Amino acid sequence: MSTGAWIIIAAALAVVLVALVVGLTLYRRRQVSLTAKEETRRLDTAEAEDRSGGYKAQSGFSFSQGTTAAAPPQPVERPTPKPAPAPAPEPRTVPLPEEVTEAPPTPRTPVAPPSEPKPAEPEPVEPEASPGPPVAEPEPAEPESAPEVIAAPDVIPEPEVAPEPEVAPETAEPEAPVDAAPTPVASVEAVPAPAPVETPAAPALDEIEPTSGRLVRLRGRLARSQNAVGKSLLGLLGGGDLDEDSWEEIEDTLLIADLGSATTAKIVDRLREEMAASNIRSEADARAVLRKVLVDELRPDLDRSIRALPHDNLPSVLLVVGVNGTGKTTTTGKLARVLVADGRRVLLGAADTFRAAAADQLQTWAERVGAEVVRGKEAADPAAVAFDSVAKGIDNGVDAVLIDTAGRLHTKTGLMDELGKVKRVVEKKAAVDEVLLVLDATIGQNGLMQARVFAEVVDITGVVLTKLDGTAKGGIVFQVQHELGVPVKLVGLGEGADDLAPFEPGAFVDALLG
Ligand SMILES: Nc1nc2c(ncn2[C@@H]2O[C@H](COP(=O)(O)OP(=O)(O)OP(=O)(O)O)[C@@H](O)[C@H]2O)c(=O)[nH]1
Repeated sequence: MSTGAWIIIAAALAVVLVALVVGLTLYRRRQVSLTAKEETRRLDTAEAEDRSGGYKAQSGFSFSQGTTAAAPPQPVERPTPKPAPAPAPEPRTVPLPEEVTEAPPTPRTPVAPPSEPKPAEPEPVEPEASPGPPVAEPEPAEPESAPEVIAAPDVIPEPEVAPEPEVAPETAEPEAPVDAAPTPVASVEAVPAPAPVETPAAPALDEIEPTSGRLVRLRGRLARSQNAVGKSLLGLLGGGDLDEDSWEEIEDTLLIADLGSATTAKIVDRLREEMAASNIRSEADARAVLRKVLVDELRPDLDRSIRALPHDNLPSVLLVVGVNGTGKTTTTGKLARVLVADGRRVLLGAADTFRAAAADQLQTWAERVGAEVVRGKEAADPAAVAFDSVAKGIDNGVDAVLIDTAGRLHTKTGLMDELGKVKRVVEKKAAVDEVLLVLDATIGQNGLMQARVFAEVVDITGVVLTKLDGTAKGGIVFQVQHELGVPVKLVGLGEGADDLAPFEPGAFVDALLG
């Protein structure tokens, strides 16, 4: 063969070889890209579903998921989260009474953001026309295009016959507390269920201070206010031999600091034991013993995480309860800030319908923080607003619904009626994960009395002790925990938007001892 022929053959072989290499590379690339896509998709799904159980916020706030045991029977499908709320559409009245008795049987489909109000559209049902027993009536078909905003009527009649045993015995639960409550509560007959105002969050958001470092600053503030107690105790304990007078003085100091007689007696007993067993040579030794005893008494083992993470495809639901003026609304707003700062979507429910200003205050918080808000008309049924808040939270796919309740402590019966109903009605939609009792630290023993009443009415899962910056005492923490058996989870240390801190026994005792 000639040289030319060899060259042609070699060139042809080279072309075939190149084609093979290119083909193989392309094939591999296609394989790789397919795998990569699958992985990405898996990550996306995991992110969407998990929403981080056991997540610990960098701020020192620890959030967790509520238990699944109390999950509602018919969970509602979570639609894809929507961005910030759109302009308020005209609220449409939906026959909520039936919705309350039965959880919605069919998953809702996400609705396009309301663009235009529909003025002339015929409403499916007028709720005021059906105040009678809704029990046997099948749930009316939900409007084809369900509105994003469900109007909460002023009154939700309690179901007379319901599948849950706890609701069943209640026949015709009165809408108003039986006692003569100073503030009127709407009744089914009296109020023709006007629609509440549902207000979207304003676009201008408040700058949320980074949460890291907050504790240090707040700890300093707490330390300043608590110094007196610590100084006095350490002065006595570190002063050498302790006679009976000294022990009495220690007892008095603890009592004055609001620790209460039972806790004080327990602490003094333990201090006596520990001091006798230890070789105390200096004030530092005495401080170490005192610290240990006080921290132990605060039960550092208790779970202080806030159950504010979504679970079972539903938002977490937190009820904030307490007597008016203790700082419920402020605490709700502050907590929302922390959650939003940690990337959570939050909806605030203004179920304190007895003072328009309270709802205004909550709305302002929502606007500053970038949370959604649902509020009812003044004197609307708090349970209706609470229900509607959770319903909207589910529809909008938020992570947490925080409900600010009214806390008129006029009588225990009234309170029981109101809070019990709020909880029951909310649980038609989603389990209540956390009931936070807000107590004002400056009122000492009165706070404890309030705590007792609330604990009898509703299962408290955590305590928020506000205004610790305004007292030189703070010993109420010991009493409340001792009495209720539930942990203090948060403390309010000022009126500022970021003056909320997780409660830590060690840090608290350090602050107490100065
Ligand atoms: N110093 C101090 N003030 C606080 C703290 N928490 C709340 N406050 C103030 O206490 C006052 C009452 O707080 P609110 O949040 O309105 O109390 P509330 O329990 O919701 O009361 P109502 O709105 O009447 O239902 C407000 O002036 C708050 O700024 C705190 O930790 N420290």
